[in-house]
Amino acid sequence: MPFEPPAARTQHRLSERLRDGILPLWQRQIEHPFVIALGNGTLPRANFQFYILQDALFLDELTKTFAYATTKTTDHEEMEQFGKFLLNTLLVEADLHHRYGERFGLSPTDMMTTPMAPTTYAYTRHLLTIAAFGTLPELLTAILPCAWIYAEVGRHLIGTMPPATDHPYQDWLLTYASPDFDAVGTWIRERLDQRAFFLNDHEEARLHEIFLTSTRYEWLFWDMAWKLEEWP
Ligand SMILES: Cc1ncc(CO)c(N)n1
Repeated sequence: MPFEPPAARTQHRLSERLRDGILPLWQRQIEHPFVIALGNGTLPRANFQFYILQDALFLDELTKTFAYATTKTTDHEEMEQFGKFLLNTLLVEADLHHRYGERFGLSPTDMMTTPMAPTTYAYTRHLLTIAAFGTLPELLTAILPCAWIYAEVGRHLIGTMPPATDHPYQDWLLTYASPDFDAVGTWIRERLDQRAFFLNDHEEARLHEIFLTSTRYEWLFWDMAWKLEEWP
């Protein structure tokens, strides 16, 4: 980055202010019955299957937000990182989904033709709207909960109960508990925190609103798969 924020502001990082502002909702992610059941392996297969199908659709749209991100910066290191995130989302996570798809007898066509459930649709519209029309700090804020919450959930679940080798969702747990995945959230937080110094109060208030909305959708995503959400 060509600029350095003054030391005084770095003591109160924006990313921490964003999360501290909504701590109870943050905490409720790891307490959601879907997450608990995913961690201890009791999650019914139907719910996991529903989740995996919806998540494959979600990740396709998340991939596109990284493409938009490259258009909002001239910093080569950032452009390179967004390109890597784009490819990783497409390849690493898609691989996880395809392995689960195979295990559950879901073909790539099944995975492609499943319609988005209401929450997947709403969450991805939220992300894409900000990706298309927002600033880079707004985009980083919108995608931060998805990287940060999954790393925390993965770490929490592996930490409280290391999965046995026959745990049905072991691959999922190991993917999100990995240091590689954690690094995604860390990088996004650092970039956002560096830019925070240049934001006025109004702009920062907007980021709090975006962060809250994305965090709410993260909770709703678990809830959608727990309840097998349907359109009316
Ligand atoms: C809904 C959702 N949020 C975050 C992640 C992590 O990439 C994911 N795979 N799915």
